[in-house]
Amino acid sequence: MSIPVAADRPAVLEFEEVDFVRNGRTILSGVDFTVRAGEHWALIGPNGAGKSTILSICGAAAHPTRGSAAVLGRRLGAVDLRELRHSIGHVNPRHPLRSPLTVFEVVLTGATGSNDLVPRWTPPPATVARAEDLITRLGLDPIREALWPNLSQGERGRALIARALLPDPDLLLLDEPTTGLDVAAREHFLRTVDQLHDTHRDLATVLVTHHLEELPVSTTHAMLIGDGRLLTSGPADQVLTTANISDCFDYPIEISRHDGRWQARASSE
Ligand SMILES: Nc1ncnc2c1ncn2[C@@H]1O[C@H](COP(=O)(O)OP(=O)(O)OP(=O)(O)O)[C@@H](O)[C@H]1O
Repeated sequence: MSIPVAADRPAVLEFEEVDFVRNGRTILSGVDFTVRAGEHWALIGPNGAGKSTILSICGAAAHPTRGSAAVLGRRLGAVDLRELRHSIGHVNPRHPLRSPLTVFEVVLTGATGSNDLVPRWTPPPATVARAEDLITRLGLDPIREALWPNLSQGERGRALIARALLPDPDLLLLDEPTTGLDVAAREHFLRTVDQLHDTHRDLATVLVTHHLEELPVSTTHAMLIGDGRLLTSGPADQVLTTANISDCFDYPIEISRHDGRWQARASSE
C-alpha cells in the first residue's frame, strides 16, 4: 500500500554533507538526503550508528557542525529553533513526564510544546476542539481522563501521537515508537500510523527502529546508517534488501516482504 510520492513535492528535510562532531568525536560524516512532503521514511542502523543524532537535527534540537540542514525549508543556524520546533511533532516513548496528567491534558501539552501544562495557560477553544478530535481519532475516548502513570505503553504511544499532531505539524518524528509494546499494541500502533498517512497526505514522517517487523506498511523510503555515514537511501523496496541490510549490520540477514510488511532473520547460508 506504499503511496507514490511525486519528486516535485516540497522538501521537508534537506541534509547536505552534514557532519556532526561532539567532544572531538565525529558522530556523523557527510550525511546527504532529502525527505519530501508525503514521504514516510524508515531510519535504520546498528546501535551507535547515529540515528538519534540525525533525528535530533531533523527535530531542530541540534545543528550540524559542518554542511547544511534545512528543516521545513528553513536552514538551521539561520532560524529560531524554538519556533521551528512548533511545526514538528516528535513522538518519544521516553517522554519525560513527571506529573500525573490525564490523557486529555497530555494531548493539550502539544500546543505549548512543554512536558507539563503551562501554569495559568488557558487553551483556546479551537485547540480544545482539536484535542478532542484527535483523542477520538486515536481511539482514546475511553481513557480520556486516565492518568499518565497508569497508562500502558501502547496507550501512552497513542496519546503521544495525538499530542504530536495537535499543532498540525508538517513533519512527524517517531523515535523507536514501538519499544516495549506487546504484539497487539504494536499492531494497533502500526495501523494507527498507516491511517494517519491516509488522512494527512502531506505529512512527512521519519521513523527510527531496530526491527524491520516494526515498519508500517505505508513506509515509502528508507535510509541505512552505519558508523555515522549514510550507506544507502531511496525507495524502501530498493534499500531494504538482504544484501544492503547484511552489509549495514555486518551480519548475514535475510529480508523478505509479505503483504507489505518486512521480515528479517539470520540467513541460513
Ligand atoms: N555528546 C556526545 N559526545 C560524544 N559522543 C556522543 C555524544 N552523543 C552521542 N555520542 C555517540 O555518538 C554515537 C551515535 O549516537 P546515537 O545516539 O546517534 O546512535 P543511535 O544510532 O541512535 O544508537 P542506538 O541505536 O543505540 O540508539 C554513539 O557512539 C554515541 O556514543
